[in-house]
Amino acid sequence: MEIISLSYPLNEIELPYADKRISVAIGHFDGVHRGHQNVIREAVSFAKESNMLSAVLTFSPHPKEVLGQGEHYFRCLTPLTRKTELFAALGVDLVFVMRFDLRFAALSPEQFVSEVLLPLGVRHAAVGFDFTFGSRGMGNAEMLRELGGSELSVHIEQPLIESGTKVSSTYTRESLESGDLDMACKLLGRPYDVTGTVVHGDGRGRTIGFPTANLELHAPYVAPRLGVYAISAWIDGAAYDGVLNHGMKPTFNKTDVVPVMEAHLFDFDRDIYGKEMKVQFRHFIRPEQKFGSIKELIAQIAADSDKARSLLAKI
Ligand SMILES: Cc1cc2nc3c(=O)[nH]c(=O)nc-3n(C[C@H](O)[C@H](O)[C@H](O)COP(=O)(O)O)c2cc1C
Ligand SMILES: Nc1ncnc2c1ncn2[C@@H]1O[C@H](COP(=O)(O)OP(=O)(O)O)[C@@H](O)[C@H]1O
Repeated sequence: MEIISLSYPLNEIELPYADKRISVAIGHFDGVHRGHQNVIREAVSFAKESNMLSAVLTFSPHPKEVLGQGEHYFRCLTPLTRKTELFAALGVDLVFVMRFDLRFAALSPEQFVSEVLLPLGVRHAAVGFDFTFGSRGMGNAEMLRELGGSELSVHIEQPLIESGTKVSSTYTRESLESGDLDMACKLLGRPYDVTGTVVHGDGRGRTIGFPTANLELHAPYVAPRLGVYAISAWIDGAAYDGVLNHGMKPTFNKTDVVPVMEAHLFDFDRDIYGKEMKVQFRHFIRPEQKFGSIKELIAQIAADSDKARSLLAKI
């Protein structure tokens, strides 16, 4: 899979595949949830059937971030690097990453089709039912179909419903934030994961018998509910099980109030400061608590670890 960065107006150097016919899935695809996956799969299977190249056209940064429509969107489920891994797993040939700036945002729906999609070589587009495009979101999926005419066929993916609710990035964010990890995993079609670098904490973990790798996250991820989780973690390609606290360590009355993710890995004893670690959230165990003594905290962490081990062994 090749990743191609684009900006508007397109220049020829950016268009190595303009002489090919491309079937593209268009969207921001934060989370690459099951609804997004359906859109992308349609573009990939259409490409196969029609001897086209398959592609995803996505935008960076998030349009709402550039247009200042809500801080909510600064937090992501999947940063671009994670999205591209997921696109590759769906069999996509090319990823176009369109720089979303004010100039691009000002394009009319007509210009988006005639100055971006058609010059790129796009002959088929798959979009979600609620896709909007062009200046102030004036264009929608039906309009894309009309504007494409005979040059561009358009597939409109209907909403996917899970437990009576539409699968969406917003529903996934809300499920994570409220601690409904099982629902978030159902919507994503996989466990939620974050990646960061292991950094120094207060150096207390080891002294209480539970060293914890503190994560400095690589992106402003959606924050799962504060509390304790059973996790799987990857370091240098090797997988480990463990338990993670996402919280403020109220037992120690710390003044810095930024929640931290810290993982204690089972059957593991290595210095991993500075390493990249990916964490997959597998089960929510309990909310964070303020303990009256360190002894009580230690007993609870031991119980959390036993619980995590048994939950993880079940799968
Ligand atoms: C499984 C687990 C559960 C935890 N639960 C709590 C908790 O409920 N309340 C709390 O104040 N700290 C909790 N902690 C955080 C510990 O206080 C923290 O790991 C310890 O202070 C070491 O911090 P350090 O790595 O910065 O040295 C938990 C840690 C782990 C690994
Ligand atoms: N089982 C383990 N789980 C997590 N980290 C471990 C483990 N064994 C050793 N370590 C190392 O110990 C460090 C955590 O020790 P800790 O005393 O909690 O210090 P800090 O406060 O700097 O995180 C980790 O960053 C890692 O390098």
